[in-house]
Amino acid sequence: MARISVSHLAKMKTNNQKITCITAYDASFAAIFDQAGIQVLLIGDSLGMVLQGHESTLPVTVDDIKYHTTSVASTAKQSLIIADLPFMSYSTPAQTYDNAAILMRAGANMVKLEGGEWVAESVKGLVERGIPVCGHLGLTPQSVNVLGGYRVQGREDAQAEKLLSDSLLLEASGVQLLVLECVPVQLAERISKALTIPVIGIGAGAQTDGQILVMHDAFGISAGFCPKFSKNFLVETGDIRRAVALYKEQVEAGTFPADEHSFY
Ligand SMILES: Nc1nc(=O)c2c([nH]1)NC[C@@H]1CN(c3ccc(C(=O)N[C@@H](CCC(=O)O)C(=O)O)cc3)CN21
Ligand SMILES: CC(C)C(=O)C(=O)O
Ligand SMILES: [Mg+2]
Repeated sequence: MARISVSHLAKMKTNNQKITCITAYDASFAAIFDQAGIQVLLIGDSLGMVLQGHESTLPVTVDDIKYHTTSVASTAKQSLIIADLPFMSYSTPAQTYDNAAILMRAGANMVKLEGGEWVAESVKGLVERGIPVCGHLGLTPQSVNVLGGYRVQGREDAQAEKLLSDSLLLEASGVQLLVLECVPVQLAERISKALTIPVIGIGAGAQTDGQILVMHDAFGISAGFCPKFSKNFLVETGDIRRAVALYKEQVEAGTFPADEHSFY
């Protein structure tokens, strides 16, 4: 079977089929997620927290993401592979192209970067050069020191309008997928409806076009914190493969995330 393409994901949105995504960092879990039919695997810079034990994602390097992308790509044959560009690896367009090229050569099919207006030029340049891009708005963890903590974003009207206009600008700049993190359900629904491209939520309610979770949260094994929006799918299943299948089933049915995992 051929690898899932961005156009397949766009078609899923048109057909009202929910997209299931999860982070992956190694060959063994990537094989399980791939076999389970998870559409998108993200080598997230969350690895700085869940693998390396840092307090934030800021210490993660391009080399770290490259290493884990190689591992995931070795077994993921069907899922679309997205690699996070880490903190300060896309400060200028030229730096962005160089680092995105490293991750694409390691086996990524798409790169993800955080931010709105300020990344628009780099997004356009990447797409022109043949590199598909996923945007990331709302709670952008690489900006935790500016945001003042891991907090819900877009609760005030002005902030909500800025998130909507940044989303539209990213789409116009060529982004083919957008992650929305920690925003109120109603705003996430509004943005998902305003965009043609699929919107993938995390802590953004059930009305987005798909969901993503950090794999450690889906199995309840994250050291330190467990965000309110996450769910331990091992509790009801007791088995990794069945937990992954249940996550996908509940995303497709629209039963995950429930109200208790969402912000209003
Ligand atoms: N294990 C893990 N899961 C994640 O989802 C995740 C990471 N790590 N590391 C990178 C970022 C950081 N993320 C985070 C971290 C903390 C919260 C958090 O504590 N959120 C509060 C919301 C507080 C509010 O109401 O404003 C929560 O209760 O969930 C959310 C996202 C998301 N990402
Ligand atoms: C939580 C997801 C969206 C992410 O960016 C990561 O895992 O780094
Ligand atoms: Mg990330």
